Amino acid sequence: MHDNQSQRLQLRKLIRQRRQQLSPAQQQQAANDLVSQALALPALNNSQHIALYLANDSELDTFPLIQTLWQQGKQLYLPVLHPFAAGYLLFVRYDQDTLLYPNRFGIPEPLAECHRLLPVDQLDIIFTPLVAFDLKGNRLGMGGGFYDRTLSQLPTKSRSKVIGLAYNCQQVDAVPCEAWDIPLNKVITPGEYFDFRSMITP
Ligand SMILES: Nc1nc2c(c(=O)[nH]1)N(C=O)[C@@H](CNc1ccc(C(=O)N[C@@H](CCC(=O)O)C(=O)O)cc1)CN2
Ligand SMILES: Nc1ncnc2c1ncn2[C@@H]1O[C@H](COP(=O)(O)OP(=O)(O)OP(=O)(O)O)[C@@H](O)[C@H]1O
Repeated sequence: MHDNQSQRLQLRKLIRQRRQQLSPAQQQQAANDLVSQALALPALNNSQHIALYLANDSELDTFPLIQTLWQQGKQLYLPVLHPFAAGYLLFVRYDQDTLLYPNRFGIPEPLAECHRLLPVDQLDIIFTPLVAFDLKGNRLGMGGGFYDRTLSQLPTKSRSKVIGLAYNCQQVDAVPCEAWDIPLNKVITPGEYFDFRSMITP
């Protein structure tokens, strides 16, 4: 296998294990701390349509954040595996009473009903899951390329609305990146806010 690919596989395995070792108490604390970090985001006030995800595979739990944003009257959206365009995601409205069905990875998702879809360019913030990130904003995901493909449809100037969510232990020195990777401008962790554009030194 190509060297970069095997490095990505190894890193994915390592960081997923690292995440799985967090205790239930640590996970809960992190999920609550994430709410304060997200509420401090300058962009949040002016954002009405926000995409999130439901945690899977020991990802940082977004549910406390989801509940807080619902209380604030925000309209939330979840990723749904595209029924026709393989490898792409659709973003579907998620309300408190929306019924969810497990997709082929076992992740609960709403039905992809046309009137509940919002095109990616109309979302104000897209919070993405990730496995590992580095300080250049490189992102390693679960390996399906779903977010990379879907976000490649966004014009570069809209990339700043994409924000990765992760535990601090998911930060690595360097993600071995590929040509198709869409770098993140921002990542929030339970304790930190990273804006990679402002961290680039000339
Ligand atoms: N919470 C969450 N939702 C998400 C994503 C995600 O990373 N996290 N995705 C981000 O793209 C999409 C789903 N992508 C996924 C890709 C691989 C696996 C996964 O568990 N792979 C298994 C192999 C399973 C199989 O092939 O049947 C594995 O790696 O062990 C899960 C989700 C859409 N929804
Ligand atoms: N924009 C794209 N167009 C076509 N193929 C793509 C694109 N982005 C990624 N892919 C393909 O998807 C596969 C998985 O990509 P990658 O390993 O980067 O996924 P990932 O970032 O870990 O996963 P995800 O984005 O779903 O969280 C690769 O084989 C790659 O060729």
